[in-house]
Amino acid sequence: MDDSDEDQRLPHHREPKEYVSLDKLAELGVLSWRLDADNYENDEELKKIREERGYSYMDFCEVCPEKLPNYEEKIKNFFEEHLHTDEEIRYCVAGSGYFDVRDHNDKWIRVWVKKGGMIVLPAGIYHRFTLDTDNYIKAMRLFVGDPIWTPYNRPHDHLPARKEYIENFLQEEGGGQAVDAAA
Ligand SMILES: CSCCC(=O)/C(O)=C/O
Ligand SMILES: [Fe+2]
Repeated sequence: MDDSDEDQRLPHHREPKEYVSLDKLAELGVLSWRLDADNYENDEELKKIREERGYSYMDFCEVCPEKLPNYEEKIKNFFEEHLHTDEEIRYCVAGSGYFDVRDHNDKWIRVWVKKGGMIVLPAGIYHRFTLDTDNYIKAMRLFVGDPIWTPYNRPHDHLPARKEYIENFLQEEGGGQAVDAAA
């Protein structure tokens, strides 16, 4: 993403544009699938993901003024940088939106999730969400067991989920420490 403070709903590409591969996202623990959103009720691929990853809970969240209670406040809160103590799993069945995640250098990567896109943000990753200029998303929310939606706004580095995230995804091999060889 660029560093501009312009409308959060704009794409915010860098100039020239830079793209991040799905492999790079996976290195940050961010997983994604492309699914058939017109068939989510009978989709065997979705069923398999849910079974393998234990996503027993499911509901829908529609983000638009007519459907989301306290819309303005929620939009503001979604865009505050935060983490969760569990995975955030969203499957876009209609509309679109941006999930921004921090990379290894603490820079934002903007992930545009459109109809059919499913994304998993790992526990402990700093992130935020905004609608794009189409102003609408309908997302399936999945969870392992009873859902906990609590956002912990940055900084919450002392939480075990954050420490585990750093250990699993941000630390280089060998703890990232330089080794001085002495003769
Ligand atoms: C598209 S679902 C709304 C965003 C959300 O639930 C969340 O937790 C963002 O971080
Ligand atoms: Fe979140």
